[in-house]
Amino acid sequence: MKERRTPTFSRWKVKGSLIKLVYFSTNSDDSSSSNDSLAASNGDRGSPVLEGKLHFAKFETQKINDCIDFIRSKQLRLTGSEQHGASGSAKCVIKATGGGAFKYADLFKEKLGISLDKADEMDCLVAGANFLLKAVHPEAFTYMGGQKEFVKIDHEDLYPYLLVNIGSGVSMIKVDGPGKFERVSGTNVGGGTFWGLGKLLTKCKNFDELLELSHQGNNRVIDMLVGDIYGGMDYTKIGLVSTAIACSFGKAISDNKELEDYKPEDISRSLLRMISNNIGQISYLNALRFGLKRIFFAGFFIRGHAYTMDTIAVAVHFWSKGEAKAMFLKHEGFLGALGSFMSYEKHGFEDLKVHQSVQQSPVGASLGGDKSHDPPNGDLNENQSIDCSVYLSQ
Ligand SMILES: Nc1ncnc2c1ncn2[C@@H]1O[C@H](COP(=O)(O)OP(=O)(O)OP(=O)(O)O)[C@@H](O)[C@H]1O
Ligand SMILES: CC(C)(CO)[C@@H](O)C(=O)NCCC(=O)O
Repeated sequence: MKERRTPTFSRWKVKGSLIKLVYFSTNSDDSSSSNDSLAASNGDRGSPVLEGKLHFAKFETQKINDCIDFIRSKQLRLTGSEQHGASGSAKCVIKATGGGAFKYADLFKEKLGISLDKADEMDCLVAGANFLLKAVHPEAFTYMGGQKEFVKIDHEDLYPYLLVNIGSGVSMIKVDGPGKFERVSGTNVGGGTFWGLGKLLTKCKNFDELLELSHQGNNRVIDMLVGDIYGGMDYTKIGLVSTAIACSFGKAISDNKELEDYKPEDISRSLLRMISNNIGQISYLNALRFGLKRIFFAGFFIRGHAYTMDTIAVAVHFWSKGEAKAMFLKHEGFLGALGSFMSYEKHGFEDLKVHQSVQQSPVGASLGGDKSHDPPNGDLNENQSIDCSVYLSQ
């Protein structure tokens, strides 16, 4: 089966982080066809429509050459809309957002002859989240006590919500409608902090190793618990059980140990707990500030990792006394890239309609998607494709 590709885009990030790529391919098995427009038929609205799949891939930014090879091998570029004459100037363009869209513009031009057309990062995050929440099911889920429960989103009752994107840093965005949002807060203690501090403290060479370590660790070895302070007792009057963390990394003060005396897995677990808990708490406070009941957490820090999601969900539940709900997204790390894709409208892309089944792509479809390192509980979402139709402007 030959895949032919039409509007594609990507999102580039700074060194040490990730490049996310979302692209559309038509899946006609008529291998004699060499023209994308052959895959187009007329939809209900009279617009030309391309049937195909959205694909997701990610690459570590330091392996940017793998990404370039991938784009070259798949011949990804803006094509379908050119066929429809919507934008004569859009010859070799990829939509891009985030810092990398600025940083790597010259490299893409030089290596691939492709221009990066920049889209605003916050616009893209919100457009991506709205798209996923409205069009893809199952997408959003709650995570409590090791149980993942998918949530059916009522389109009429989606807004307002708080979107918390946990990338290197964290952005908190109050979303009131399509294109209607405000970035109400953020924190510089985010996924990059976990990875950066973790790298220094454990000597881990890659993020997945650090995440994997946290599975086996015990945070109580380093964290000071309420019970450590109160002789094994709960502090009931202020609602703190003895096992609650009173002070992350607090035991290191009096343990009389060197860094080498702690197990890397315990350090990783304490660090993950500290950062996830902090993000959960700040998110809740912002939800409270604006009376928002739903908080959607996204970004590649999460990586579908059970312990991360559990910590965030418990923090939100604890601080809101069960009033607010933490929800997670299957395509957590691709919001910006998806939003970037939505911004193709200027190039003749009118709408994207998702068919309700989410399929597993053949292995190898996401070359460079570092599948082998995915944590045991993580969603391998870069290997999933979404069946959809792209409507093109007439
Ligand atoms: N394979 C990986 N390599 C590096 N970081 C990873 C990896 N997988 C997950 N992460 C985590 O994801 C974070 C980056 O997340 P994401 O790609 O969503 O952010 P971003 O949008 O690029 O962030 P920002 O815009 O703040 O730079 C890293 O800081 C790290 O915590
Ligand atoms: C700077 C961005 C938006 C880049 O993605 C992100 O890393 C972030 O939201 N950082 C947190 C910055 C702050 O609000 O303190």
